[in-house]
Amino acid sequence: MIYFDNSATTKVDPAVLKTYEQVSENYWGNPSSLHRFGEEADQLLIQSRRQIASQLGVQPAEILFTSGGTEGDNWVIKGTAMAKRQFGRHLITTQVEHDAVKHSMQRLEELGFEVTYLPVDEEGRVQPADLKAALRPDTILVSVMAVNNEVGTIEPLAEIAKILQDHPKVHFHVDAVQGIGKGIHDLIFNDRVDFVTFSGHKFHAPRGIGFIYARTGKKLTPLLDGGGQERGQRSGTENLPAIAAMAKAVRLLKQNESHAVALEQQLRLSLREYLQQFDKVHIFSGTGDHFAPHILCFAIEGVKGETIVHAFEEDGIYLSTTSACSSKKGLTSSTLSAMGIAPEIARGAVRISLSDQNTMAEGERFKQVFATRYEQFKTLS
Ligand SMILES: Cc1ncc(COP(=O)(O)O)c(C=O)c1O
Repeated sequence: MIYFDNSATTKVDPAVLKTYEQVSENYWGNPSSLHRFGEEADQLLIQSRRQIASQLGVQPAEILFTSGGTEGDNWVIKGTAMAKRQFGRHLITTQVEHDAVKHSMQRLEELGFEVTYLPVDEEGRVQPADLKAALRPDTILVSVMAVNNEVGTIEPLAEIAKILQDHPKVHFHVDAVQGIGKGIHDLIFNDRVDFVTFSGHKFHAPRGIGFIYARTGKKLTPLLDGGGQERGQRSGTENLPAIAAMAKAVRLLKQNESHAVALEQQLRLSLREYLQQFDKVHIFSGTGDHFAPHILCFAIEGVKGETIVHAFEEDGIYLSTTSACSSKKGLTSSTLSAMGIAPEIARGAVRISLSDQNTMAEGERFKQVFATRYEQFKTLS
């Protein structure tokens, strides 16, 4: 089996799973309880938060646990709208965000907020000048992703941060769900960023757990009210086994980051170079340093993405049609259409997404299978 769908989800690391099991077995107390079991669980919660903060070079109080990327994005966007609505009702994002951002914005539009969706160039990059032009006195939030989940474009966060230095009251949010562990730490944790979303299951932690970074002093209205966990910011009994497991996954990710980035980049470029020689293949992910190491999006003209995915599955190779969320709905990629790719080409798009668990040998096997399958696809197209 060759698993090339790591942007949809990753396999839980065995050591991370072990932490999950051990914590479930030995620290099942509620961190809010006053007795010894509660105290032990609370200590582990504190330790996990500290560990994640120290790996990322931020303060423990700036880490708030969530159920994953979708909750993090919803919280920052809707929580900003609620916290800052008396100052303004205008938000800015891009045309290529994940639905967790896009649909949160649309929900706010239904409530009377105004949203500007910035266009992108043919590589999927926002133009900082467009952001500058879109800023208004009533803008309260700018939300731009770190790495696009469909084609792997790295957005120009440093330039955006620079522009936002002159707008200190505007919340700056980065969805870094696809960016953690991909060699762009300083770009994500730039001087100006206020909120960052992360999701555990994208880096070998269990699903259903994630966190946001929230800069000290920057306020969001909570979305989940109740028992006052996470210092009153996000109520609900903490998912301690998953939190401790995620802390371990962050440590492993950071320890292994340079090796993983080098491997993923080498494999991605080797696959890209191979695919380039086929007439009917269109490649959407570029080679420069503004493309993440792990995502390669391409189409075969005249063949539907789902046909390609199922054909490779027969050979034990798992790919995806752009984003996992839109694939079952049969939607064409909004990122590709924002990049100006014709719908008849975009319909054939598939995504290879890598992790440090892939190997160059798997890449060679993919190439062999591709050569055979391409001949069959040509007859279809
Ligand atoms: C860029 C991006 N943001 C947000 C999400 C949602 O994360 P989750 O699956 O943890 O809810 C994803 C998931 O694919 C993503 O790729």
